[in-house]
Amino acid sequence: MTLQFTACTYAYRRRRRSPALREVTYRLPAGLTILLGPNGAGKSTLLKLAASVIRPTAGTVTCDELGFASAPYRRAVAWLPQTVTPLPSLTAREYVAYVGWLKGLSRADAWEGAASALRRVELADRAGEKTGRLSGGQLRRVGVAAALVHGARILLLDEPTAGMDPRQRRVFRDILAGLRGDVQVLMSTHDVGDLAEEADHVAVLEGGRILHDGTTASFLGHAPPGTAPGRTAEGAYSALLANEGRPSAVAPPASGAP
Ligand SMILES: Nc1ncnc2c1ncn2[C@@H]1O[C@H](COP(=O)(O)OP(=O)(O)OP(=O)(O)O)[C@@H](O)[C@H]1O
Repeated sequence: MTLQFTACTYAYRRRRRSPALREVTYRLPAGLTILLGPNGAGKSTLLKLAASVIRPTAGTVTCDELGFASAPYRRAVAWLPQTVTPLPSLTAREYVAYVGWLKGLSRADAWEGAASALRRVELADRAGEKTGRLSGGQLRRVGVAAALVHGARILLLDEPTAGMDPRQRRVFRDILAGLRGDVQVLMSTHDVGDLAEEADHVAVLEGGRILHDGTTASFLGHAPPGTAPGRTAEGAYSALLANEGRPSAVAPPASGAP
């Protein structure tokens, strides 16, 4: 599917003069794309727009021919917000099935879909656990299962690995790897070091604008010479932010210059 932002601006109500996103034109590529940027860069805003939770102040967000925020659009695009709120009295399977039902699945399909989605996030053994008793990391995986239950083609994940321990991160990355080919994933994170290397593409937002949009290799190519092995992603990210606004940093080499 083609998720496309065109000259998209979004300003929160009390901050009309300082838009959170500024004329962003961006097309989500296939595979896993990591969305990086400092605090307040506009990552969550971009994800919420893609999920059609909010509408652009100017410009458009489109997903193929589906009407923005229509039921088919919301089925195609699933969003995992930064905080997954448990429904403490529901088990993980009931929670996921409930979300599937809200998205239009029949009760039977939602129930079956929930079991299969929980298997995909390696939580089949916790399906009967009340969501109020799950850890933060497990709850996020339940959130991913809920996002997958209705067959979404695009998954929007807002800092899903924040606060996870290294083992949970590993499990989560394996889950994402397992989704390859099935769904397009756009995932925001502050975890530059270990995630950028597994992504197909990297987009960097700063001040509501796209600073970088390209393959992971092209992103890593921004790392300064001499960057320590294992620190390439961090080096590339820092260099991009430090060079922002300097034309020489992004302009192609001059050709034919005297
Ligand atoms: N509900 C809101 N009302 C007013 N301003 C908001 C609201 N939500 C976000 N903002 C502002 O919009 C800008 C972008 O915020 P956003 O949450 O999209 O950034 P972010 O890149 O996701 O940040 P973080 O990494 O801290 O989660 C920030 O300046 C923020 O203060």
